[in-house]
Amino acid sequence: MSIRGTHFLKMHGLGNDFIVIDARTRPLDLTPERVRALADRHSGVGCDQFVTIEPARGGGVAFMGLRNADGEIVESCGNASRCVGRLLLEEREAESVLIETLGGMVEARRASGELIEVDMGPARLTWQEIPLAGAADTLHIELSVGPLSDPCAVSMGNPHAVFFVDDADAIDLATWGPLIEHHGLFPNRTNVEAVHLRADGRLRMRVWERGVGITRACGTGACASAVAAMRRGLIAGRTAEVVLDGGTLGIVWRESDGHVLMTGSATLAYSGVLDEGAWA
Ligand SMILES: N[C@@H](CCC[C@H](N)C(=O)O)C(=O)O
Repeated sequence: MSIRGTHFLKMHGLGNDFIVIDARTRPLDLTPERVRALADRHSGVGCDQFVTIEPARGGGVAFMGLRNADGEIVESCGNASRCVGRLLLEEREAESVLIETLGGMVEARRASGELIEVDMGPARLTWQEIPLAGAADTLHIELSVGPLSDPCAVSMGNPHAVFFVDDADAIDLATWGPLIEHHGLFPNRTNVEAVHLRADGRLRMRVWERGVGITRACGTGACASAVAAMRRGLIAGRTAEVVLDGGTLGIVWRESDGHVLMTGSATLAYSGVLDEGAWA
């Protein structure tokens, strides 16, 4: 069935961009091929993730469906959570909304100015939760690929391997990222972060996203990197600012329940209609 005529929003969080479709009243016939065609930056609309707002399944105001540019369904996306959070907050004129995802429940709230805060739920730190292929200490994983070694693994609903390096900007992520993403240690593949602590106390992070490649920002990656830096004792306290290619995210790892709160922008770029195209 064609999805021609479907309205979409193009949104982004710090340049990590999304096609967002409200599928609450009209279910979409999505195949991996169709998502790949839409996500293609040459022949499609172009996006890092394809996001659907679907009817709630239990507990939230809506379910957020997430697919990477490669067409695979994924559990979590921090930047999309802020974008969909913004839409639902505006629609409901509410101060907070609960959004269901495969990775767990996310709560979005208005923060200062135009910013949106999302409670991404707890950081998951056991090897089974990442998941890893076998029992391992997630604080120091025995893995070395090129200049990247000794990562810390964190799940924010989706898997992250965080590598601390001297200079994140000097890492050739296009070469090493895919090798780590597909490493046998990660049965569900993994997102890959290269991180260093800047002189001003902020974390500098670059990302290779599972199912996408290098992106300008990754919200769950920023959460995972902050948690990893706190676990390693690189940062004192439980708050961090993470500097990505597309801007900065504020992260709090709450002591009382282990939830990770992330604050940042949620930008509406334009709206459109899916007309003629390879996806139709
Ligand atoms: N860009 C996202 C993460 C999207 C999913 C990720 N590529 C995965 O496969 O887990 C974010 O902002 O968190």
